[in-house]
Amino acid sequence: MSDTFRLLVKNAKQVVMVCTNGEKFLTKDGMRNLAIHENASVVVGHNGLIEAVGPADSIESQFKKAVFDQVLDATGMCVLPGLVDAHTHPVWAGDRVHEFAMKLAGATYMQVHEAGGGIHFTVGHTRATDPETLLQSLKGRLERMLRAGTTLVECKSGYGLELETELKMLNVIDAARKTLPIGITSTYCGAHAVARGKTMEEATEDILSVQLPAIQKQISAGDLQVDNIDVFCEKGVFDLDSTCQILQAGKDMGLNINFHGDELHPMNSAQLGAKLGALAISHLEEVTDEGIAAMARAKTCAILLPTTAYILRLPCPRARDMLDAGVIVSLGSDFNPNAYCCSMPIVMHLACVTLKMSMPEALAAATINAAYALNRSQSHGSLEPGKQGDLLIINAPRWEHLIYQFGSHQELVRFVIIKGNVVYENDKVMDL
Ligand SMILES: N=CN[C@@H](CCC(=O)O)C(=O)O
Ligand SMILES: [Zn+2]
Repeated sequence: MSDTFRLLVKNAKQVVMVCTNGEKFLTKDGMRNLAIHENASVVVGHNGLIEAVGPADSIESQFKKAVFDQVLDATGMCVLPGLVDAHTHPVWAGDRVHEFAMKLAGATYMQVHEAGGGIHFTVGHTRATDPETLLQSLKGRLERMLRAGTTLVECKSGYGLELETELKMLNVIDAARKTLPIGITSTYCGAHAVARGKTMEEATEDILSVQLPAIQKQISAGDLQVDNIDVFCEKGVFDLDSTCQILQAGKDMGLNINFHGDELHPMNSAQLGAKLGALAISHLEEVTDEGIAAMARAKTCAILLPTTAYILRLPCPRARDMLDAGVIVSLGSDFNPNAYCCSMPIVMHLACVTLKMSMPEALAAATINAAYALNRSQSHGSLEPGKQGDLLIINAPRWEHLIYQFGSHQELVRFVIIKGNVVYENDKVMDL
């Protein structure tokens, strides 16, 4: 064993490992009984991977002769895995604060969309904005997420709806991935809406015969990384048949299927996703019992987005029914111009209060299960030796304060660490 290491975090009041046996996801009791060490330490090696986690005294004797680049004394504080945000739309121009006012006054999401607002408003502004401007705003948003404890985030395209802008967005995401410490997984969402002037059939054909082949070409040339494919499967957007064709074409290219389903109407998206071997389906406010059973059987992860139901005053997704049926449940912020939330601690709080999840269930959903939804649970989502050293240190004597202190992550988060490097340090934490 090498005698030099990148980081020692010592004497934490609690270290929440989440799980300890290389589980790729947690369900049922596994989500309720998280692995937690009291008075513990964590060591990260120069390769950025976790070397050891355990009781502070045994880590101290095991690493007595070791030299660390950095030592953080976490006395009185708690260590958690970096949070994973499984669903965001962070590349766009033109905010929609005016639409928030319309929705508060009673307009529904689809009324705004059909009147040419919503996604169409953002498409107009995003098409007209140059890549550098989009990249700068994306960086600012990802930094806000990082300061709230997110260390791995899914980022979608989908405000182009034609080849040029979809590629611009995917390349902007790729540029952020190469330059920022936060982990990024990239999703092609060219089927986020039917572009103005096109029918659904024409939009589907454009995706299948123009957009996907061009994206494939850039991927094959090594010029672009794309990990997932997404479709907004919804009444008045893409129907089940178009969704199926697009997702299957993406899967044939090697992309993971991870799509929007059963949000505003029951579409049988869950059954379709299970049949296609989807890794994850988001929203699911209108999922049926059959859909829940199909997802549990297929190990298709549910990405629940409590901010959306909250902002749009929708019925909440049936988290308890999904959890009881053994569905792998994860969480995402759904950051987008409709749901402007960068904070997974707020998302976990909403999941507990509005979706009736327990705090351990919410944390499992925002760590190991969100990593599963992004096909990254072999390296992310828990503090186990051999996984990436992504951690969050909060100034509180129990980890649950991160959820309980609603909207207080700015005062609670002391350090955010990625691959054993401190990427955010907050010296303004307060004892509350
Ligand atoms: N439902 C579709 N897509 C987004 C909203 C995007 C937007 O309104 O710009 C969502 O996940 O909530
Ligand atoms: Zn979305």
